[in-house]
Amino acid sequence: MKIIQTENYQDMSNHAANMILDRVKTANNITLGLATGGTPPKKLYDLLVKEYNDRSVSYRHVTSFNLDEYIGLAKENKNSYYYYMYNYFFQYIDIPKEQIYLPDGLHDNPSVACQQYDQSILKNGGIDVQLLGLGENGHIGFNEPGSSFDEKTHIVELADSTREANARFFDDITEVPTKAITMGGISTIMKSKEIIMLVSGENKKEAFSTFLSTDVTNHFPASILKEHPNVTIIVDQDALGEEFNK
Ligand SMILES: O=P(O)(O)OC[C@H]1O[C@](O)(CO)[C@@H](O)[C@@H]1O
Repeated sequence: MKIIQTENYQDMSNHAANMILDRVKTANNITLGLATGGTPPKKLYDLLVKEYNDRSVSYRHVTSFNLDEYIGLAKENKNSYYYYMYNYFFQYIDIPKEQIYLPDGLHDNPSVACQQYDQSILKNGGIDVQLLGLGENGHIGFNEPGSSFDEKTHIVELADSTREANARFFDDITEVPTKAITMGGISTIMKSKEIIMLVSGENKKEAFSTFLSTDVTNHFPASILKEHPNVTIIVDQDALGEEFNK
């Protein structure tokens, strides 16, 4: 596991963008696992779009799978991850529409949507580079504490703490969905060839310190990353606190 310390959110985003651009530019075909939330984007996606606008990268050979989606939010709802991804990223680049996958949170039968999502990931040969953010309670994707490490894409009941943390994006906490679909559980995420996890902000200090100190346990889902052979964690000074080394 490699840990890269950065000064701030901007530096962290630059670093992550450069890693992703390097992989995209050198591959003939590449499958990215993408994340939403406050940490990875929006700066990171801005940088990936900027590079496209500067004509130094094309995304025509990229296939993308998003980590998660709320159940019950319309695509045009600004809090759906579908809206988020199109609004910040997909609409500005040349990735073909048929190569974009997000879990279908509006499917009549969400369990079927989960199975179909796993089949699509399998058919694509898995994920090459998976981007992650670290949740305050240690979640990755929406794999909440207590989730089995063996689960595939599945429906989750969101933890109260996650709904509270994400309420900042909604007008009122009552509007935050109680359920979501999350990729992989952990098993799909762990099969990615490479994982990049971003950790930013003071509100992640405790989670990051727990991440460093804990043994692998499903009570802190991100801890499973310690068993992956190719993980880079990019953390900013606010999340690192006093342990930051200049
Ligand atoms: O960056 P945030 O908003 O704190 O969220 C951390 C992670 O939790 C999630 O929001 C859960 O979906 C991810 O999208 C994100 O990477």
